[in-house]
Amino acid sequence: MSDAVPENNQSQSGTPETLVQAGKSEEEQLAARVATLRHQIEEANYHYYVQDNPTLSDAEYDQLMIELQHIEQEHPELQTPDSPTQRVGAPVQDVTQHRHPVPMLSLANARSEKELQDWHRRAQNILPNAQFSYVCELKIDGLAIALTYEQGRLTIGATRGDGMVGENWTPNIRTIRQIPQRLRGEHIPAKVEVRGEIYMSIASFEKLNAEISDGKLFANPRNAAAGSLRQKDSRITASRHLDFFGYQLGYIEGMNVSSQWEALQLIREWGFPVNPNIKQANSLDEVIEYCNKWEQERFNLPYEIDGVVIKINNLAQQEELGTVARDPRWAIAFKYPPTQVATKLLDIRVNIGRTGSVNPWAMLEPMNIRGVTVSRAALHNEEDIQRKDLRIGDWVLVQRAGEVIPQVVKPIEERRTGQEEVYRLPENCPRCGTPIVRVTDQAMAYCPNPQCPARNFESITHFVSKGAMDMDTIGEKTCEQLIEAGYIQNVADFYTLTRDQLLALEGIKAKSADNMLTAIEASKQRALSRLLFGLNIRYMGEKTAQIIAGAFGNMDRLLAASETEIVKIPGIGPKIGHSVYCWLQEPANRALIERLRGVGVNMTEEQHSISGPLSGQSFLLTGRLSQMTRTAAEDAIKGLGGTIASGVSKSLNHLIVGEDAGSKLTKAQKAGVPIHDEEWLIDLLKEHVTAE
Ligand SMILES: NC(=O)c1ccc[n+]([C@@H]2O[C@H](COP(=O)([O-])OP(=O)(O)OC[C@H]3O[C@@H](n4cnc5c(N)ncnc54)[C@H](O)[C@@H]3O)[C@@H](O)[C@H]2O)c1
Ligand SMILES: [Zn+2]
Repeated sequence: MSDAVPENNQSQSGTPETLVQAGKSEEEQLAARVATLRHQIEEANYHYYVQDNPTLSDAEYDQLMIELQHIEQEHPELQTPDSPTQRVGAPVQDVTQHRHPVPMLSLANARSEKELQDWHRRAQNILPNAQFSYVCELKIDGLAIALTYEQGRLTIGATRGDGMVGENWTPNIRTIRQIPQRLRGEHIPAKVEVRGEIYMSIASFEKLNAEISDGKLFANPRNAAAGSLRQKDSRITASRHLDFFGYQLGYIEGMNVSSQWEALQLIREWGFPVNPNIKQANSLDEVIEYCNKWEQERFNLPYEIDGVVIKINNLAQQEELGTVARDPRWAIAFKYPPTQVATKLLDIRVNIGRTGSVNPWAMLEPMNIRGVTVSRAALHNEEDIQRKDLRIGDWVLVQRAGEVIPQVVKPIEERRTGQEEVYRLPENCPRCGTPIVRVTDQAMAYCPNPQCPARNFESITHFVSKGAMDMDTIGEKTCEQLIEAGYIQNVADFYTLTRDQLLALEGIKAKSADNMLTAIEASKQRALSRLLFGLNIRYMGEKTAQIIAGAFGNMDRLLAASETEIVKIPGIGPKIGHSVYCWLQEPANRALIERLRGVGVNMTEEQHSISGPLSGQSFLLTGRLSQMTRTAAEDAIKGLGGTIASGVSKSLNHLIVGEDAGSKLTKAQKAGVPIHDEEWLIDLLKEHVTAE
């Protein structure tokens, strides 16, 4: 080892373990590291591209690739033509091969603005006098395919394979409805290869995974799409709801195309879906703006994207720029931080919910997903754990996409050591010891003890919460103290609390005691729907409560209703209807209602047809608002005469979009409903409230 090499140089090219091996020269150690990396990457490629069942998270895979590329760059003598850095994917297995007349390349990645600028600078250095314009496209997370059309007819559909040779899956590809068998329009070339992405929507992916019973779940929509295409029986492919976006011409004969933008228009004319969010950009700043915009908005899309692809628009310039190794110089993928990360499942614990439901959750080795440290994830129920075959000690893939609460996607079975433990839900409530009851047809388990302290605490804090009775000055801590002191055993006890009792609690001064009493008093005026939601009836969500309260108008009519009458209400299914009916028949619950009535709690749903400045206008809110709760916003709208719609339709007047908005946004965009942000709503409310 040469003395001239500074010590800290070592950490760049290898892990400490590989370098402490005594008796090996630095070159030998580096060569060994390269061999290890290549082996690990080949293995990962095989599982990812051939088995459609990744054993590494994309972040881990990318890390290995970056390290290998880095070493090869610094040490050209270690480069080999068969290194995974020089090709894409994995070699073709059984099916018929298709040699691509024009290789299907990979894309270099940029993960920051600076890397985008570097890419642009490199291109500019090669073509110093060129003026670039760009096409920005979403990087759909599916699999690339090449479709050959001769005289307008589809003759071959092939996957990318290793970039040079792909798999011929024509019969299966023909089952995808969005791929035309014959090109449409007036300009049909003699021969053309259209490239694009086969993908699976998030909804189809979730549905597919939910239907899988033998445990082998797909890790993500991309793997599900690849697995669904590569089926021996094309009827299976046909049943999987694959979608397609066309995005490129591999080659074209007998026609001149001069830009990527023109190519996209042609692809659309020929009858392929082209992603509607493509954009032409005339400067790198516009490109960066597009990347930033979609970093957040991607979670509103009905399919997954993992970045943006930026292509230099002019095809003559593309040709001049050429390629380096497996990447074209004229395109780059701007990649977003991964939403899936691998980590260890340390334990599974359970919470008891407000209706007694036993809710398992995953305790994870903390890791970072999209800038947030994650150490817990929700697990729906025992059946879900069994279906995914999650075992304590497993390496698992964890995902945080649009939703706030991370999810455990699946275990990485290949990393099992045999020490993992199969999980069983506890037989007894971990808090009160009561035997847990399972409701067979719902996969749910409950602690049936109405006195269960865990359940009681959850139900009491829920009763006072914003969406329910909204006693805004009473927090969880106060609830805990009140229960501890024995002042609150059930929710009706709030209404007989005295000032002296509150003052007896630690840390509660006269002023806050008065504020609490005012909040309790004010809560008596809440609408019936809020009360019903607050009462912790199984399956009674906020919307359900509004529907039921709206249908019956007051508590007496609801109490007198038969189960059939409840189930008959539009929007109320038999499961909810049954649960509500049974709850209302319980003598203890009837007594609770009578106590609440006795202290003056409102038992009617006030009519929503208040006339006001917003009369005749319908609103719908989606996503998280930052300055007020959704309920408060809805109340304010209703107070001004507006109505809250139950879903998106063409007749909806306004959709208000908060953070992490979901499918409603996409639906509204499709239906052409005006979309506004929270600021707009606040301005609207202010305008009318102050005008009165
Ligand atoms: N987890 C694993 O074990 C594992 C293994 C192998 C690869 N990977 C992942 O796959 C990535 C590399 O995959 P890759 O080589 O398929 O992709 P890439 O990053 O090289 O990008 C090229 C691909 O982007 C897709 N694409 C989507 N929209 C496009 C558009 N508008 N224009 C052009 N291309 C578009 C196409 O499928 C194309 O083949 C790695 O970075 C890694 O994250 C993971
Ligand atoms: Zn219990």
